[in-house]
Amino acid sequence: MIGGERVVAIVAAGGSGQRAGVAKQWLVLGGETVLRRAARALAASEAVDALVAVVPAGEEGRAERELAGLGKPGRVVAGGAARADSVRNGLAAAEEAGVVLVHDAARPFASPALAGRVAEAAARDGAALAAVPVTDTVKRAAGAEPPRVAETLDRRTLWLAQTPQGFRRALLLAAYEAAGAGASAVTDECALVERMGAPVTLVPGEAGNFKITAPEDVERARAILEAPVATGVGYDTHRFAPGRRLVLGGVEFEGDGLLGHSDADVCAHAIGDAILGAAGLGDLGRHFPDSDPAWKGVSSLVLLREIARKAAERGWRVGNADVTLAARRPKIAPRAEEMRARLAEALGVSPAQVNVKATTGEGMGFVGREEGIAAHAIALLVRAAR
Ligand SMILES: Nc1ccn([C@@H]2O[C@H](COP(=O)(O)OP(=O)(O)OP(=O)(O)O)[C@@H](O)[C@H]2O)c(=O)n1
Ligand SMILES: C[C@](O)(CO)[C@H](O)COP(=O)(O)O
Repeated sequence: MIGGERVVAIVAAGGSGQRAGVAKQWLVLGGETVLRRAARALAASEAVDALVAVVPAGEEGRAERELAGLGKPGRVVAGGAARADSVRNGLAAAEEAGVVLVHDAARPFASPALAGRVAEAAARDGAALAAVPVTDTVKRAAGAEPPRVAETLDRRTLWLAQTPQGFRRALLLAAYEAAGAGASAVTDECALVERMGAPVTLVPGEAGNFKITAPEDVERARAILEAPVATGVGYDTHRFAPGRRLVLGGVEFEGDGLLGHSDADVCAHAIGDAILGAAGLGDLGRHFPDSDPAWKGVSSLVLLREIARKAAERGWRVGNADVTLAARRPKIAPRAEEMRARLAEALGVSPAQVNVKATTGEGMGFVGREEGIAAHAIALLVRAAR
């Protein structure tokens, strides 16, 4: 609320992320969607009374869940083909507002204080936007291939427009009305107000308030919001089964094998579970259920390869993995180097990043009674540079 007038923040989240290659508003970064993070910053501003999120038609339910628990009432409406169409729908829904703030869902780093400053300037002056002065020298280009410099612009007059942009609601409605069908072509709402000749106040924006536009922006946001490393633990046991092959760490040993749907490589399974855990991807049973014939008798190195691929899809590479086998038999130490090499190859890392060791169980428990083998593993994942 500013000067007795209600302030509604419209979060434009109706895009499809063509340039980023992903619908940015639904990206989960640091455990939260980009949409929720952007909306949370607005909701945290004392000036903001309510939120209206504009999302692609059909995704309203999902957005309602994202707005829950932000401490301010939230509504969701369907967007349009162009950004300005989406904002127009949001504006129509913000009926009670004296002042509206329009903010890109794709700008999840704006601060609540910035939203407050823009809202105040908009309430006072009619229209305002967050913007940062240009610090690089700016050239205007002409020609296509290769483009050539036509002139150097005076950067002292140039500002980069951000959001939030704030408006007295009646002014923005009038600007849409005046622009008619041409409104869809503008890339920000201030342009509509400018066309009417109405003043727009520049409010110093924030360098960190960048818009996630291209894939490298997604990575920049991920690097800010997500921890650079993650750890996971894995534990597995398999019972001896005479007549089966004994495979540990991808290496075949003499003696009784282990019971299992795959090759029952308890060592590879523990490492796989540790990696899945670190990547927040659940466990081995979820990805390779023993009800699925595809995994019957499969080499667990195949599973490890697949697990490393799934972790990489989430932006992780394996930093290192360490496994301890609890086994009265066979003797692990003489083959440990071979096991490291096989496991490392499956994970796509150097053998130096994998460690294999063993203990006999000192005659205690199921290991000591030679009923089976247990494996304990830990894995460190490192955020991959992409
Ligand atoms: N029809 C549209 C298009 C865009 N937006 C929103 O406007 C903001 C800024 O737009 P942009 O970065 O261009 O997002 P996208 O349209 O998703 O990306 P692209 O242009 O690359 O497809 C985003 O939060 C986006 O969701 C919207 O509400 N409705
Ligand atoms: C509104 C905006 O974020 C201000 O910089 C920008 O104009 C949106 O443009 P886009 O082409 O829709 O990304």
